[in-house]
Amino acid sequence: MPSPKARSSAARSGSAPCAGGNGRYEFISLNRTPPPHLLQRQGSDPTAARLRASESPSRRRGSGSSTSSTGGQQLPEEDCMKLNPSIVGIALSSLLAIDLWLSKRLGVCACEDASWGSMRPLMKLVEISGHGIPWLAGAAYCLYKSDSAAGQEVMLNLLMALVLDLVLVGVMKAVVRRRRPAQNRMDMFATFSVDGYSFPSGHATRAAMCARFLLAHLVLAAPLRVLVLLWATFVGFSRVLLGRHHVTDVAFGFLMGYWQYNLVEMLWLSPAMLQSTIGQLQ
Ligand SMILES: CC(C)=CCC/C(C)=C/CC/C(C)=C/COP(=O)(O)O
Repeated sequence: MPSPKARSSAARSGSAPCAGGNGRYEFISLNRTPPPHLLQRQGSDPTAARLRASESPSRRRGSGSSTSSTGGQQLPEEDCMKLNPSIVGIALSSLLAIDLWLSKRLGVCACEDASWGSMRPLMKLVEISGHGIPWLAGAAYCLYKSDSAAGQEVMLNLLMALVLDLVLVGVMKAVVRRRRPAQNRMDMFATFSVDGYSFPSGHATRAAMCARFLLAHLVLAAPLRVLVLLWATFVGFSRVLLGRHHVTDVAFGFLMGYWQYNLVEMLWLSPAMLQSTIGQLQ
């Protein structure tokens, strides 16, 4: 690290520090073209490459060469871009920083020694209530036990919805590959390999989708409807309190689950459709 003295003299002389060979910092002038070995390194630097890619096409077209002129002075193109990070980039980094900070603060049941550690067993019960296995087993059992065509149709579609949710969340987790919070203890019951990843929360998608499904297809008294909504909300919150997820994983999970229910309605399997499909297969 440059000493404060070195940093202030660099600021006075208009030079900027950058990591040189052997882990030492070298100083390059912002007003002059840097030596060729530094230009070469910037070209292969992934951060500089990302900044280059995020620059607007019109600016890229306009620059034309590796240097741009400001008031007659030649500025290295890479330095110009480092001074102009995109607003979207800053907004996203700020959101992620707030998300990490808030998720860490809210993970109060992440282990027994945490501030609300005594609530962890209760949170784990809430976790099981939103797990895929009890929901799949419950829907399959109700389908088997149901003696009305309407009941069978609803349960069959609930099963289809649960499988669809597992697939969509699995694909999303495998694509995004966000790590779970550092405080998470991977002691969850029955997981797939993609459940090592954090985004989005599978419990939140399932809770939102199943809550919409139950409210739309079961005739429930008002207090029970409220209970369903409270359960779904609590399942989502418990993911952050247990330290399993970031706040944005759960927020996105709720949105995704809400949207998944629309998909289930679009793909709804009716007895007539099933009979014609079976008829075509025979
Ligand atoms: C019948 C069968 C193969 C069921 C698999 C059900 C299963 C293992 C679901 C995974 C549920 C789970 C642990 C999701 C992770 O939830 P997050 O909220 O931590 O993303």
